[in-house]
Amino acid sequence: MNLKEHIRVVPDFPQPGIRFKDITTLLNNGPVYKEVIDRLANHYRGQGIDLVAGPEARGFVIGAPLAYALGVGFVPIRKSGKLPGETIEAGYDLEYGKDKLAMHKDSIRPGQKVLIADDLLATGGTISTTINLIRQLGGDIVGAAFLIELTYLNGKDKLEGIDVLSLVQY
Ligand SMILES: O=P(O)(O)OC[C@H]1O[C@H](OP(=O)(O)OP(=O)(O)O)[C@H](O)[C@@H]1O
Ligand SMILES: Nc1ncnc2[nH]cnc12
Repeated sequence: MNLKEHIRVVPDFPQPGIRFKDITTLLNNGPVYKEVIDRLANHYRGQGIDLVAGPEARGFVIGAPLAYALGVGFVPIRKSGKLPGETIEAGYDLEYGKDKLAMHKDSIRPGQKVLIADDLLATGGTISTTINLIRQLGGDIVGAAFLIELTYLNGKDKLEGIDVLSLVQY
């Protein structure tokens, strides 16, 4: 199955010069969405993963079904101001803007093996912030899994020492 055929590329969104990789067209197709989650789950099954963590919002769309497929818990990493409990927070830059992410302090226990999941790796800002937060809580990061990697933005360089898997590259 060629996953790229199911991803819509939208020029100049959300700002001029950005070629936006729209995964809603892929999510709309049940067998293709299932194939994405199955491929990721097959890669990580048997690695002793305790939790999958994914950043809001598109990280939930990949991370939560992946956690379900692996039979482990899911940790939502949310944009600042959304979580009701005690949080740790960190700011970061994106391909098109700035944001701040937060996690509940009690969402990961020290030593737990955590897999990070998101739809797309671009500059790596979101995931390096996610790594930073998980490490502050003592989580042991097993790897980072993406549907898409924009290799021309060299996000992997920011994720030194982390095992990165992506199913589709641009
Ligand atoms: O590697 P980076 O340069 O950090 O970019 C990748 C991130 O950008 C997008 O999320 P966005 O912040 O647009 O939020 P959304 O998931 O709520 O659409 C995407 O889902 C990744 O999380
Ligand atoms: N080009 C892009 N397409 C979709 N999501 C993104 N997040 C950061 N850059 C992106």
